[in-house]
Amino acid sequence: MALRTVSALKRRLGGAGLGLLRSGQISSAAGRSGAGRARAGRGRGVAWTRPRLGEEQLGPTCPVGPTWESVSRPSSTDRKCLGRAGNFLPCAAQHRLEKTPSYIDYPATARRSFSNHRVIVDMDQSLGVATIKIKNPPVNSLSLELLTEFLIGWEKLENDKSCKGVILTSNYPKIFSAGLDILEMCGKNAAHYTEYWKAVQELWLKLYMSNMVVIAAINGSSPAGGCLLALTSDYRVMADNPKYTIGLNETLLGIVAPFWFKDNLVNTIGNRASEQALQLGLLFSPAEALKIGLVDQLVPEDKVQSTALSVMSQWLKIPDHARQLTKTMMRKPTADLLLKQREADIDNFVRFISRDGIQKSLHMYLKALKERKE
Ligand SMILES: CC/C=C\CCC/C=C/C(=O)SCCNC(=O)CCNC(=O)[C@H](O)C(C)(C)COP(=O)(O)OP(=O)(O)OC[C@H]1O[C@@H](n2cnc3c(N)ncnc32)[C@H](O)[C@@H]1OP(=O)(O)O
Repeated sequence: MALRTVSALKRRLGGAGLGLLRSGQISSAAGRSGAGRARAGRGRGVAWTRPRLGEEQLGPTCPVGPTWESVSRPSSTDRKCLGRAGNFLPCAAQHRLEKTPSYIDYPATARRSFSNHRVIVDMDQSLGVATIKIKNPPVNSLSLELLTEFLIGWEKLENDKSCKGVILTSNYPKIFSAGLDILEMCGKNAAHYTEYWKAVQELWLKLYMSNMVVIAAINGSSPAGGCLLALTSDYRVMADNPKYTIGLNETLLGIVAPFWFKDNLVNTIGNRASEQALQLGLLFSPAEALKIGLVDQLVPEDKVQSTALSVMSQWLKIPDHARQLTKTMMRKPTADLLLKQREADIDNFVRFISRDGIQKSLHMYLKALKERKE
């Protein structure tokens, strides 16, 4: 089945995926504070996922603003919040960044989370920041199921105007992501490869061109597609553990990183370093990755998430519209190259991956991975 959009991806998940979205699988605390209200409030004109114009800066935790239940039209007090939010930060985040006076208490229920099988999303309403944790055991390979669930979660965040930034991380310290799932590219038919590649393209385009601030909290190894995932972000914080590696190592599998993987890498570390890294399939230690600019900061393992959060708060201080336009200016030419030849890129992938020689290489690589353990 050909997949064109995220809605098509959702349809692919059928009952399960849409059920997840409808019921949200909201944690009980979050349900109390967020989505539960949204559902209950819909009849009264209270929107959760798509606040109406003028309401979007008001979150349920705004210490001087209204709650979601009370908002139908902004009051004059509310308007003060809207006025202050000239930089498009959610009101509560704005207050916090302006050194909140100590007498203001934030409710403990300022978070809401949802999860499906392979992705956990934890949204801190007071900051306007979501954390996405990938949990696809054993190695967070980017299977079709994971990509589909990730895209659905991502779309939810994109539609939530209060979400200004996303931190990408792994639920399993030691492995950020093992990259594309080799089993999705082995022994399947052309229709499957087509479907898979569309999902990979879609994920890259969505993340690379997101208006939200995206920060990768790389808490483990990140080869190939895992590295690409990290490369879509605006800033990369990596755990300073010499056992971890990161890089586009496709040639080691006997395959070739597509041009848009290459472009994303070149935009990050430059042409010469990319040429070597891609041809040799280099996997860099954190220290090497920092040196060539593949990652932006190394921190001890237990500081990866908190550092990502503090970097996020710095990025969110920049007026959002200016930052977004700048990001688009920097990235659109690269994304457009894929958008212009999406179908050709799919055909190329399907033809390439279906070749006997390539299938053999992938099988041998998988076998070597297994034998390494024995
Ligand atoms: C024209 C364009 C054409 C093609 C473009 C395609 C672009 C491709 C991009 C990719 O991302 S390809 C994938 C590249 N990934 C890798 O090379 C990573 C391989 N994995 C590892 O190096 C390690 O597994 C690890 C991630 C460092 C983790 O090591 P650890 O020792 O913790 O785990 P172990 O190796 O024992 O693996 C456990 C289990 O998982 C299987 N596995 C690992 N990686 C993948 C994967 N990417 N896809 C599917 N399965 C994977 C591994 O075989 C083990 O399985 P087993 O338990 O059944 O033995």
